[in-house]
Amino acid sequence: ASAHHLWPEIDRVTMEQMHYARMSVEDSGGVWQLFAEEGEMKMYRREEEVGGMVIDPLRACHVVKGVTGHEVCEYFFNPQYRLEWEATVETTTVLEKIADDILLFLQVHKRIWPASQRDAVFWSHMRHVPDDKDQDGPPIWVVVNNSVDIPDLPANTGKCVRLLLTVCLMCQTFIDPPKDGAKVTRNDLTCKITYCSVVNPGGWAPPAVLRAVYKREYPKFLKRFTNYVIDQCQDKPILF
Ligand SMILES: O=S(=O)(CCO)c1ccc(-c2ccc(C3CCCC3)c([C@@H]3C[C@@H]3c3ccccn3)c2)cc1
Repeated sequence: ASAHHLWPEIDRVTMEQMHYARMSVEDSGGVWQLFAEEGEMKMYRREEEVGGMVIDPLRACHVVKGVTGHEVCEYFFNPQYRLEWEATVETTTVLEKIADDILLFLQVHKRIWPASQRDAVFWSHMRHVPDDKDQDGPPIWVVVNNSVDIPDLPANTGKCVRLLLTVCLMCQTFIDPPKDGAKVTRNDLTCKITYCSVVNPGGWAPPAVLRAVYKREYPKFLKRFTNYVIDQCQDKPILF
């Protein structure tokens, strides 16, 4: 992957997003506005506009029992599962396999009334790093999706408005050691998920309309995705 012309950007943005996601776990006060809460899932946003366009940064924190961060990131990254959990995506295409853990996607989202249909071109990178808070514990797994401009697919030529996104799904895994050296089972697993996203919708849409769409779609999205992973993993061996 290091030979690919996008590698320097992919490496830099991935580390920046991981740092941002980890920092945001701490700063739960201040600027973030809690806008949705369902059980363990808490969703925050900041209201920001650029050129009259809503680009509210979003941060979601969720705690899921019975899966590892590696499993959550695998089901998020791997295109073969995408359409099974992504309800707002019409088509997803891998344009280029940059490496085993770096894919270039073209994704067409379903039209969400009253906004016009969107598409997105982005690289997706899955990576794990040691958890510096627990060196000999499970690593932190992350998937970063970041829009990229590719000449072969110019924006806004077809029916879709090209949206810009930077997304980071970061997962920390905690294992409650079972008594007297028994085997670790899924009951001993807890995964702490931090999902950060900044989406520029590309074309103008009424701020109140966009915020209503996000308020409705993001909680559904994260709940559907995490329930899908729990369901897929429950009768499979643990992937640490
Ligand atoms: O985490 S990902 O990388 C997963 C890869 O599939 C990702 C998540 C969400 C989006 C997204 C970006 C913009 C919009 C809007 C903007 C104006 C009209 C469509 C939507 C519509 C709102 C609905 C939506 C929101 C949240 C989750 C899913 N659907 C979704 C893109 C990628």
